[in-house]
Amino acid sequence: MKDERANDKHAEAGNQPGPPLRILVVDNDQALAYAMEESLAKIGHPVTVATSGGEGARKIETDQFDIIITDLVMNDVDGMEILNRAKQLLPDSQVIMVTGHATISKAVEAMQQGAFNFLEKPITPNRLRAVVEKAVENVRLKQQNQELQGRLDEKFGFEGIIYASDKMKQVIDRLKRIAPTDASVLITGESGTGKEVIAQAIHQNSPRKGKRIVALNCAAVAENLVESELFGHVKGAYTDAVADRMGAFEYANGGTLFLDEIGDMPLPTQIKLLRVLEDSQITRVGDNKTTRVNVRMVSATHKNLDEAIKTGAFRSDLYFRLKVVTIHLPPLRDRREDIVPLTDHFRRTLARRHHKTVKGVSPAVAKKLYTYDWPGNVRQLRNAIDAMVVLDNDGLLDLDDLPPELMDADDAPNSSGALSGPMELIGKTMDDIERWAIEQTLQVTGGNREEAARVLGIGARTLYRKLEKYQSGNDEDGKVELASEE
Ligand SMILES: Nc1ncnc2c1ncn2[C@@H]1O[C@H](COP(=O)(O)OP(=O)(O)OP(=O)(O)O)[C@@H](O)[C@H]1O
Repeated sequence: MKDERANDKHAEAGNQPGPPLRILVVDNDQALAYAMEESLAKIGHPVTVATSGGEGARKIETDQFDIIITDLVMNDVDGMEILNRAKQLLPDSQVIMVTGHATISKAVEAMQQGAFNFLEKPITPNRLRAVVEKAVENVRLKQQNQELQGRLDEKFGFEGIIYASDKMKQVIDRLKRIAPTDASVLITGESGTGKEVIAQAIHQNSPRKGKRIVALNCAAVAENLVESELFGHVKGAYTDAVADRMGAFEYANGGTLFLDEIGDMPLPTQIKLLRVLEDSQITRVGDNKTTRVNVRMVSATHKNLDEAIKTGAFRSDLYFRLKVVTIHLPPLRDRREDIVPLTDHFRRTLARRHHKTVKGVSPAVAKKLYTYDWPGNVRQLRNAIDAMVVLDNDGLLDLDDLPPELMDADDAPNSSGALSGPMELIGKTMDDIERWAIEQTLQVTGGNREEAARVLGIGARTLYRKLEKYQSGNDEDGKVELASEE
């Protein structure tokens, strides 16, 4: 009677809402393996049996399981190795070790390495079901958390990326569609345009976000060490290789590998990388064993890879593997509407970092920042604001705080000409000229009316009044039509 109640309770726990979980039983004691399968069939989860460690390892490599029950001591591949592979290839699964009395200390060690629990032989059906149901609960809880996190990310996903321009809006809209997939992404753009920020956002908005994103800058690593950094090495592979070392691919397993400055990768490494991407297997330098890896590739370059292919510096087959999807980040001078919100963001965060109060930017500085060409893009803007915040002593970033390269620059934008030229205004009425000035300034401030009033040196109420006048004239939905960029 007592047992039946226990069974009912287990059946309830096993019947928690959610699709059935997949269980793998690995045991070279065939009778025990099939007995476990029979007991577990009662709690409604499909069970696959492997009657050797090798067979179990193969199943882990080729199939998907949520719970793995493995004997600790087996002839070929033992339970510790099964645990290892499950942690690498099925990181969301839970592993239960089956152990004899003599090997309990080994089972405890397995738990320290991430096993969920252990079952001591002889195993009773009730004990087996109870431990498995606990693992079911744990896996389901993790799945629910991931789902919840996914919903939160959908809502708050790209909040670290600051932008107001249509060009960046299009980039972000595309990213939102690409991030949740497993597609390889190549990010192009001048230095400092935010390629790494985008790579992070792709990872954080993908199902891999619970795992690592590992970044490797191919230009920053000595040519002879790139392969060891990527694939790892075994002790003795080089004079300096005093111990086995995991490479970026293994470290990023289950997550994302971000290869920055991919255009600087040496040609022999490009061939090896291509092979890894084709087979999903890596070989540590100096080793002859292969290891399966599952990583999403995101790479970035400021170089023109089409040109590099023409000169033979980059392999076209690798290029096509890496750029299943391409994201191009325009230089900052081609999306000037981002300058005001980025300035505002950096002013706030850097003032906090330097424990200072900086309330704003003077109109003259706002104009300088807007019209400067930013050859170093967002990074240069960030560095400029950083230096200004450090130098500032009156709570307002003014001309005397400007870095020399900005101080010396003239105010007319050199490239695309985001502002229409004042010469066009000759022949217009003063009212038209005033309206033009207000609309251009609103464009500079990204639509921020308070800031626009400050830049124009008029009161906010005066600005509102003038805007209302324009609106009542020709804009019913209450928006101010800004001058077109073309
Ligand atoms: N849209 C953005 N919003 C907020 N911060 C940004 C944005 N774009 C870039 N940044 C900041 O600008 C700096 C440079 O960005 P990042 O390192 O991503 O550029 P990059 O294109 O990878 O540069 P490089 O080619 O030199 O590696 C970083 O401090 C980053 O946080």
